[in-house]
Amino acid sequence: MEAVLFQWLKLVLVSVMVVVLVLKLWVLLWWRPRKIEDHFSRQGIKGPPYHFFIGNVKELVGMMLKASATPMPNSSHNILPRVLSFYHHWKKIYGATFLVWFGPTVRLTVSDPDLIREIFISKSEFYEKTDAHPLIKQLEGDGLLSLKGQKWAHHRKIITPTFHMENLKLLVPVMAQRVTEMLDQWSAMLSDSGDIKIDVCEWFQTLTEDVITRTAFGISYEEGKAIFRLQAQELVLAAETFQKVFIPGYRFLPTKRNIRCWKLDKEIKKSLMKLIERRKMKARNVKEEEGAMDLLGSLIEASYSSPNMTVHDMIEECKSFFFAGKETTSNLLTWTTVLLSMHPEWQVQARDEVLRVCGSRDLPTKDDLVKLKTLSMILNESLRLYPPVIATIREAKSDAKLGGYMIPRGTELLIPILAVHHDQTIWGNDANEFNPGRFSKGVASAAKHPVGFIPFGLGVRTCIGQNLAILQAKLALSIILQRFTFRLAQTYQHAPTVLMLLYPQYGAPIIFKPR
Ligand code: HEM
Repeated sequence: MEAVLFQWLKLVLVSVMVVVLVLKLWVLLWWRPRKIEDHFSRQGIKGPPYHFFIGNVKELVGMMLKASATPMPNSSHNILPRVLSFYHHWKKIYGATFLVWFGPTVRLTVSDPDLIREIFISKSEFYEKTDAHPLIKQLEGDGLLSLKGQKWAHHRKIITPTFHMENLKLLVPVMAQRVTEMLDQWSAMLSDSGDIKIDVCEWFQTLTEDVITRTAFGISYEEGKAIFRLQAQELVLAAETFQKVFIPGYRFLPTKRNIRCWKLDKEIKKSLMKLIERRKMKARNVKEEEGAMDLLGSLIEASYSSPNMTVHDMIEECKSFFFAGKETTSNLLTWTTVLLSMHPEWQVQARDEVLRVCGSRDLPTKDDLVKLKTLSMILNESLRLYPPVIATIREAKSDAKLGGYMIPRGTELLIPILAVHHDQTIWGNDANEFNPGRFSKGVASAAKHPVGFIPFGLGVRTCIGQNLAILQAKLALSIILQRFTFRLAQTYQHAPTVLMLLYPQYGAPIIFKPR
């Protein structure tokens, strides 16, 4: 009798649990989305209808695949329909501020510069960064990119001086040396016709990797390089997994790839730990006065006075900077080289300026770089048309008022940087044309709205590495312009696409000819 009762109770308990689970799923996957749709609809904000569980993913993927199936004409910079096809399509139907469902997660697209200013500046206390996808988190580390609150503020304060222009300028000679080494290699590979075809994506990646390693590790550069090599391998493995369908918990299964990832992660942490210990010993014995201050040095220094800067924190920051600093700058270099190949008249202007300021062979100095105004204009126009980071996301920490809209706590806001940069109401009728001249009177007066140009983000969480990126890009391009003329290879296909960052789908083959 007791056994029967026990069985019966068990059955009831299981049934209750199943009912609760089903109810929870129903709320999460059906009732809540409907409620959110209603809430925004009452305020005049619409969007493509939510579909159970998958949201708008099917349409999103379909549009993306269709858009990326064929390359664009080389002369066109109207890349929004190809790169952010869903935004381009639904904006025409629902207006610039609309709802889109990534599964059961809703995002409100916000491209009105007045609203963007509220999110990042005037009412930034209501919004914070979202938690990254677990795979991205593993790659980017738990550093400045993803930290929040007091810990973020503490780290940002410690790291900021490393990225001040005065400190970075000390790196110019060593950066210039790396660029010349790269160009010497190109010169040694010239074909019989006296030129060479280079896929600049790969070469620029190696170059920027070198610079970010020096900025992060300074005097421990060689040891740091070995660690970043391991991280690069980890990046490749994680990126492969990222391209597959996301199965929650899959990264914890002992698959061959996961085991390799774990091993790499362990090795990276162990090597960094050793490096930090050795560096601490060295710092006690040697006064490092000459040379630029590096990231690791600043973190170690801070750890002496603050128990809140642990070895774990230092490891995570190093990971974060390698992730944030490498491909962003190499993408900027790639797109600018492509643009100068497509627009030879600007290549000539930029070269004339470099030759006037630095001569035809002397390496540009830090003071020369400041004088290269045309090159600055070209880089800005490149960042406008082809921003390496095409969008960013924020989440409402509490119920908030944005413009006239009521935003419930937890709503994610998608800010499509690329769309803002191509908006004709902000940039005029020639928004999709390459015209560096629009920046001739500076960034502030180039657009009709001060928030129209945001390649490095906005507000307190603006990119900490922007000085380094611009310095490096200017230096590399000026030395390339001194030594080579260049044009697109016939095999180049204009196909900007996005996988985390904006990159050329089929690479960027360019023909370089020594001058
Ligand atoms: C052309 C090159 C680059 C572009 C376009 C770029 C773009 C951005 C953008 C848009 C953000 C803000 C993201 C957001 O608000 O959600 C950001 C943040 C950040 N970037 Fe960059 N970045 C570049 C280069 C670099 C470099 C070279 C480094 C490091 C050496 C770096 C390190 C960071 C870090 C650590 C953050 C987070 C800052 C914080 O939240 O306090 N970036 N970047």
